[in-house]
Amino acid sequence: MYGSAQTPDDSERTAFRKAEKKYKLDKSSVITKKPRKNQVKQEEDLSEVIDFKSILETDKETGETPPGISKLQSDFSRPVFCFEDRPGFYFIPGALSVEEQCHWIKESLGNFPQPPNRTNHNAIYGPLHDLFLAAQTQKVLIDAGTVNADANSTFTSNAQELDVKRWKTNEESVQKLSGDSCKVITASSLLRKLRWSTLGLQFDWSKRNYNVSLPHNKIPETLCQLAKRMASPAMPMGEEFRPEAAIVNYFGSGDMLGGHLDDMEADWSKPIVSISLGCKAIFLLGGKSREDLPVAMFLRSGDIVLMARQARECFHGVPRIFADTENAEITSLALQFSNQDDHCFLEYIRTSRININIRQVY
Ligand SMILES: O=C(O)CCC(=O)C(=O)O
Ligand SMILES: [Fe+2]
Repeated sequence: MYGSAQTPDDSERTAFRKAEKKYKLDKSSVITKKPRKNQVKQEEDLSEVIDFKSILETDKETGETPPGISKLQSDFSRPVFCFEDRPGFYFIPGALSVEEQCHWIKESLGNFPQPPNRTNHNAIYGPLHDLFLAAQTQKVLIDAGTVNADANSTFTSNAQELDVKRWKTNEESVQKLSGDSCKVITASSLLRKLRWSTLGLQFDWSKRNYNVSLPHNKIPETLCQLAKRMASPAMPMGEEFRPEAAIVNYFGSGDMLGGHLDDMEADWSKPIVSISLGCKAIFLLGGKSREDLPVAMFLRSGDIVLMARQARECFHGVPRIFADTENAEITSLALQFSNQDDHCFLEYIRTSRININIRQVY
């Protein structure tokens, strides 16, 4: 997604790549090396990152918005902000309550990666049931060679039954392994490496389109209702948003989503409804060309972004996740999970971000 392995010099970089480079995590600042003598740590400059949380607060107090940003005049239940020069892009800060955020985090970890929904692990291990539960109960997967699950293969119910039995306890794996040349993979490492799951019509990443022949469930009704409600500020008069597919992205510290377009849906007048959960991130919204200077903004847990019409043609990406305690801004989420005794979810989300983006495909 990030082009060639060679690092082009700055003159060859597009404006989008330069912005990605500016905001991506500087890994050297995370590894606690003893600073070299006279080494001055470069202060990170986030002064140009638009902060809709503070824009919302100022709007509440004074009714004013910064130049170039306006509040949508609508009867929507919450304030919706737009960029005057980027039609079709909408930002709804704090659209979800903390209870709703917890609910969707649990769904994203416990239910959304369940077959027939596919995840990035399908291509290597085939469908995996109960990954989150297996990680909590310290299960392992014994990989006797690769399952050789081609990205498009459909698994028979028999194969799926076998798959349910694939999680083993550590002791079982020791017995099984003696004399065998198998590999043991912990469920918790697979959970950490979970990058995406797809709901509803399944998106085929290898072909970059929807493969309607793959088995799938409908988008869960409650997610469907939420997406319809949230899409309304971006919807053409009198039309209805039909959620048919969703991609759930899972980010850990240092992960990023490179600049891209989502152009495999038929009707670009319809929005993509994009929900942020967990650690704070930086979102880049560029123009129709990678050469256009992108605008950077913070995305926090509970924020919702809509991209419709012209905004569907704009490059966008997520160069940065703030997974450190100081900057993640998940205090209320952490409190809510602690009160609910949901420490396993808290443990995950403390250093992770989840994005659910919901689409009408046809
Ligand atoms: O993570 C985000 O906020 C954006 C996700 C996105 O652009 C996508 O999945 O196409
Ligand atoms: Fe996208």
